[in-house]
Amino acid sequence: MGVAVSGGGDSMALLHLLHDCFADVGVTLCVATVDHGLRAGSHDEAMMVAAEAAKLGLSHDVLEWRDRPEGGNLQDEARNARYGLLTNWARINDLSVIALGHTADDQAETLLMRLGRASGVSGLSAMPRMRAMDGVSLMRPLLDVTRDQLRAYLRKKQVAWVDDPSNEDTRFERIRIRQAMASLAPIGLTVERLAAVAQNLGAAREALDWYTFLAAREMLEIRDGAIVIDQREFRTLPDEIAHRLLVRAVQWVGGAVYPPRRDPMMQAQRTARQGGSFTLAGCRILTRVQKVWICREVKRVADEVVEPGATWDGRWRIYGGDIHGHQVRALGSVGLAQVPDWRSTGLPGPVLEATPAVWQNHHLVAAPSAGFAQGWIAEEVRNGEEFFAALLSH
Ligand SMILES: Nc1ncnc2c1ncn2[C@@H]1O[C@H](COP(=O)(O)OP(=O)(O)OP(=O)(O)O)[C@@H](O)[C@H]1O
Repeated sequence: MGVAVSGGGDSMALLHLLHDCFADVGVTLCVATVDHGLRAGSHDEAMMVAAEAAKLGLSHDVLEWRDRPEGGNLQDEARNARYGLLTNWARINDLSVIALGHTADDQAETLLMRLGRASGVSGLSAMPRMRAMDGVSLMRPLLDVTRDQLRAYLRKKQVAWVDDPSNEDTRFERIRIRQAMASLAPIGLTVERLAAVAQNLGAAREALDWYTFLAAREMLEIRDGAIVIDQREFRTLPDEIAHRLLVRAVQWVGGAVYPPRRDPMMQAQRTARQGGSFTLAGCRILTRVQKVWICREVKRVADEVVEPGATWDGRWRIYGGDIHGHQVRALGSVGLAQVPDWRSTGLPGPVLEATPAVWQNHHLVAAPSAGFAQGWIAEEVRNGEEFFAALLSH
């Protein structure tokens, strides 16, 4: 099992607790510290963890962040890089699990920060105890334990740790929240209770995910890169389930990592219910004969050109004919106008316009989704089942 140890109190306690639990039962712990190189003392902290691991007879690796970006949100970048380095390290070392030292305090602080952003159930929910990332399981065994309890444990064991100086820096929202929590505890808003609320909301989120999944199974199908929903059934859904279903559909079709903002999503939901057309996050939402279609926005794929056989727009592969002198591009309105029979496919024009076609310069050679295959096959790279499975994971 991998253990991610920064040298702070939480992860130093994690290291010792896991060692206490596993030393005699044949589980080997491998320790890693990410050196982000952002502070003068970061290398020494990594060495301190290395020394502690050595005392326990455990291997230790320092993972250095080398490709630091110039601008952007450094904290976010550092976090993404950290997870990338850690999961990569785990894969190389054949570790299927990495333990992380997130605590009840982290849960409580996140809950308060999200309250300040008027988040919904998902945002207010606790972090999962286990989640998969890039083929590795991230495990957080300390989510019910407070930072104070962990520090008391370390003091008792006479283990030193490093206090990150940024923990005093009130430019960070998390630090301001942490400080405010001292005045919330006397009125009953303790770390434990706030963490319990996050846990309760996590259970509510799971229930909502489950009903979103059932609704999707009932009323949604995937056709030629687009998602089709039965509009009458969609109208019967509670707002929250309808919202979740549409968010996931838009993310699936448009490929966005983060969900679109709430306001455009509300507009998308109104369009899906009442009819019309709306564009967001690389997708177009349109309604036709009691169906809601969520398809790729043709403008977003207009410049995408690949050779036959290569992946087009991250989701399609066209093959079967002579690749020489042929290109794969979106069918577009120009291509669609050259396919007389496209209506017999039952797919709306804007859906077909965003599907791939084979071209020889300006001459349309084939458009398999539009019923003009000419021996070419257009295959979706992603399996539709992944869409349904993703509804149950967050
Ligand atoms: N530099 C690091 N090297 C190794 N592990 C780290 C490092 N920083 C954090 N971790 C791991 O991540 C856990 C959480 O740390 P922290 O709360 O500082 O991260 P965070 O940026 O808030 O992450 P998240 O966004 O996942 O909450 C630590 O207890 C530790 O297990």
